[in-house]
Parts: sequence; structure tokens; C-alpha cells
Amino acid sequence: MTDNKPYETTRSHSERSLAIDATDVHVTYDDGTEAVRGLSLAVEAGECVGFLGPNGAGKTTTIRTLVTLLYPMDGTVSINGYDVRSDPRAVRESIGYMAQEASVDAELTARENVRFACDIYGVPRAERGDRVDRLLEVVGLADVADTRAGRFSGGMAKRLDAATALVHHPPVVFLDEPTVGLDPAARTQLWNYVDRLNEAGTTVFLTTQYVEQTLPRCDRLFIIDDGRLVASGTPETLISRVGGEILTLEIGGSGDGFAVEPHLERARRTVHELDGIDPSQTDSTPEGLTVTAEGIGDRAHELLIALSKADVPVTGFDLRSPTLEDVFVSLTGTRPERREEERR
Ligand SMILES: Nc1ncnc2c1ncn2[C@@H]1O[C@H](COP(=O)(O)OP(=O)(O)OP(=O)(O)O)[C@@H](O)[C@H]1O
Repeated sequence: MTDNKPYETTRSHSERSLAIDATDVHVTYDDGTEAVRGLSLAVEAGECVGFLGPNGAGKTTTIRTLVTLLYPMDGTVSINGYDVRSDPRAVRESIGYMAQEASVDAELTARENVRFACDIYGVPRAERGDRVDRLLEVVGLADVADTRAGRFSGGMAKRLDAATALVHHPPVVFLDEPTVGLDPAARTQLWNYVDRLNEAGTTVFLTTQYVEQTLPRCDRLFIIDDGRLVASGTPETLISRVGGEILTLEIGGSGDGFAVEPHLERARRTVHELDGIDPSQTDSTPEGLTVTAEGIGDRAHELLIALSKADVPVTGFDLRSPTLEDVFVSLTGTRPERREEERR
């Protein structure tokens, strides 16, 4: 994947290792919404990074700014060494972008769609045939290469979109919620494709609300909330920031699986009376409480006795290590989306 790279000729040596370099970026929409407020991030060539955040946090606005579809009001962005303001064309030629909604031409066949993308990106004629066949193979659409895209399922259209976004072998790809609307099989195929691209050296920047999908593949994560970066680091570093263990208490009372307030209030008071536990370490859940603290597992017995003395009906408890989902909750105050199949 080394041919057809005009960007090699003009960028400077020092910029070569940073695929994405954004500093103090602000984006405000015409109606005054400040969607991105002073965001800075740097991504090295070859990294796979996840950009996570709750609904409306500013993920799509950021990615659209990085791919030159929106202009930052303030701050600087360079992609592959090119400035998005002064050199948007060079930026576009050196990236692949897959938007949330697949943008394929329903009237054209899969093969024609990919060929059309080759035209747009100026892929040399002699290479087009092979490249189209190979890409359709990679995204699992070789068997339906001559079927009109209008007849494809959402998942097939999305995979075709992925192929068209990558015909020019860009060194950086931006994927905005790549698996939304895909069934589990299509999702696995798409992730396999993304993983192979990254293994081959392509820098991958992906947004998702589905935290658990990023874990197996992302070298680093950026978490955004309300237009601001609230944390970044490797998944392991972020998880270690939560610290300690998490004890989940299920508190009965109403008979329908939900904790009732008088019991919950007594439970909270009892937990906060334990030495070394303060209110910032407890969170309410629909079924009861969680307590996050170093060594809380060793104190579970002591806690259960105290709760029993306080007449709190504990119907279940569980002890576990923090996950990325806990990081997300502690930083954004929002529980991340569950995967589609988990929500059904
Ligand atoms: N065209 C627009 N005009 C005005 N406000 C907008 C526009 N697009 C997005 N916003 C607002 O900007 C903020 C950030 O939106 P954005 O779509 O970037 O968030 P997101 O993290 O991608 O959310 P989601 O996960 O729901 O796609 C939100 O408050 C949103 O309502």
C-alpha cells in the first residue's frame, strides 16, 4: 500500500510521524452551539485510536473537522503534515473517511461504485481492475460485485462504503461509528477489515459509543465530553485511574427488582460510616449501590454485617475489577451505549 501518495513530496521530515495533530480546536455552529471547545490531540502514524464520548459530546463534529468538512473557528489541525485550512485538498487526498451514513450510489453496482471512487481519487488506470477486485474481496462483496448497491442491506452498503473510502490507499482512515446498524456478522467482518488495515500500517481514528468494541483494537483512547477532552491514554492506563475494586450491592424492597429509597438511603449512610469510604466512592444503580475503593473486597464481610444491622435487605452482591465502561461513567457521568444485540 505504498503507491499513489502525493503527500510524500511536500510534507516536512519532522511532521512525518504525526498523522493527526490538533491544537486547541474550537468549532461553533451557526446557531451558537459550541460543539468543540479547545480540543487538542496528537496521533502517531500507525496508531489505532478510539474517540469515545456520550451522545452529543462532539465526536462527529471533531471528525468532520479533521477531514476538512467543517472549519475550526480557532486552533490548528494538520493531517499527515498538511494544514486543514491552507491545504484541504492535500489532506483529503491523504485520508479515507467513512461517515456514519453509508454514501454509496444505489444505481451503480458494487464494482461501479468502487471504480467511480478510483476516478475521484485518481487511482492510475492500469491499477484499477486489480484494486477494485481486491477491495471487494476484502470487504466480502466479491460475490455480489455486479449487483446494484440499491439492493444491498445496510451492512453490505456500509462495507461497500468502506471499500470506496480506501481505494487510494490512504495512510490515515477516519471511521465515524463504523458499526452502527450492522448485524453481528457484518460487524465482525468490518472490524476484521479495520484490524487488517491497521496491521498493515494504516493509522485508524474511530469514533464509537460502544466502548467494549474499542478495547481489542485501540492502542489509545480519547474520551470527549461536552466538547472537551476529559481523558486520554491506553485502555489499561485509563482503567487503572479508576483504582481499586467495585462492589455492587443489590438492595431489595419493592419486589420488582428496583431498590426503594428508604432502604437505599440507609444503605448509603451505612457505607459512608465505614472508615475511609466517602460519598464520592458510591454510585446509585437502579438495583442498589456500587462502592469503588481499594481493598473493598476484603471489607465486604464487615460491610454486609453493618448493612444487616441497619436492616438493609441486601439481595445480592458482586465484586469485580473496573472496566473501560466504569472509566467512561466516572469521566462523563453517562453510561455508554450497549451493543445492538445486547439491547435487543
Ligand atoms: N449542524 C449542527 N448545528 C447545530 N448544532 C449541531 C449541529 N450538529 C451537531 N450539533 C450539536 O453539536 C453538539 C455535538 O454534536 P456531535 O454530533 O458532534 O456529537 P456526537 O458526539 O457525534 O454525538 P452522537 O454520538 O449523538 O453522534 C451537540 O450539542 C449537537 O446537538
